[in-house]
Amino acid sequence: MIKDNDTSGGCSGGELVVVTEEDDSKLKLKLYSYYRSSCSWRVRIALNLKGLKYEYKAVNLLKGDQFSQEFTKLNPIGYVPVLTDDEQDIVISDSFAILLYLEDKYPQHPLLPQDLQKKAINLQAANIVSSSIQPLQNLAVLKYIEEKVSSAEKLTWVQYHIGKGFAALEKLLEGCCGKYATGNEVFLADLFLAPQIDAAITRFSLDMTQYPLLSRLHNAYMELPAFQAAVPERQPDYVKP
Ligand SMILES: N[C@@H](CCC(=O)N[C@@H](CS)C(=O)NCC(=O)O)C(=O)O
Repeated sequence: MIKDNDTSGGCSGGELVVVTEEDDSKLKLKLYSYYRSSCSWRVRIALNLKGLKYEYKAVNLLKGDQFSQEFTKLNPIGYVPVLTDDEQDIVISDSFAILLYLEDKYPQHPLLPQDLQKKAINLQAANIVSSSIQPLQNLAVLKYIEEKVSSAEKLTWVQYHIGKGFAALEKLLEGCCGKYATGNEVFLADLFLAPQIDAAITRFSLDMTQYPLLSRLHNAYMELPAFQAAVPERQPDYVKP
């Protein structure tokens, strides 16, 4: 079942904010998350960048917590992440909707640039990850392929679809990439890319030599405290594979 966990810290301006147990009871934002979920990971980065403290509610996808009555009341499709904001009595599921909500409510550290071309590229890159890569490697899809076809086919499938998306991202970002995806500041595209690139490397053994730009971004993200604090290993529900 969904477990209350120690609160993870938020981080702003590179400094980690440690949330004490006393603070927990007052936290207005709750994130239903699974440590390895790339969709939850995007939101964790945003919360950290914006310096927002939140309560971490662990949903164990491998145990099927996402199908429990308690959870499907929050998100009928049974996916993490879900964010609840007690201040407004609001429940939001879907990482994109959550990120846009956070952006509207907490303008500090904007996730979208003013420049219209860069803004469009951020949205396009985020959508390549969230619509054209992640749904094809979702737990339910991979389980289905493994059961109906084979484990070997599962890996071929996932590597093909991640590779196709990564090839497009390399081309899309070629002209505008700086230290990060669209220049020298972190924006929305980076929040989608960091977990996706990490999953490609650590979970799906993708040969990253074909994607030099994305490989460079991956190293850059790993130096940022807001990104470091969002990695699976730093979450309260992390389990060593
Ligand atoms: N479009 C949704 C997708 C959510 C999603 O696919 N979540 C995955 C984890 S990253 C999940 O909960 N999978 C559970 C399952 O497949 O049963 C979002 O961006 O939040």
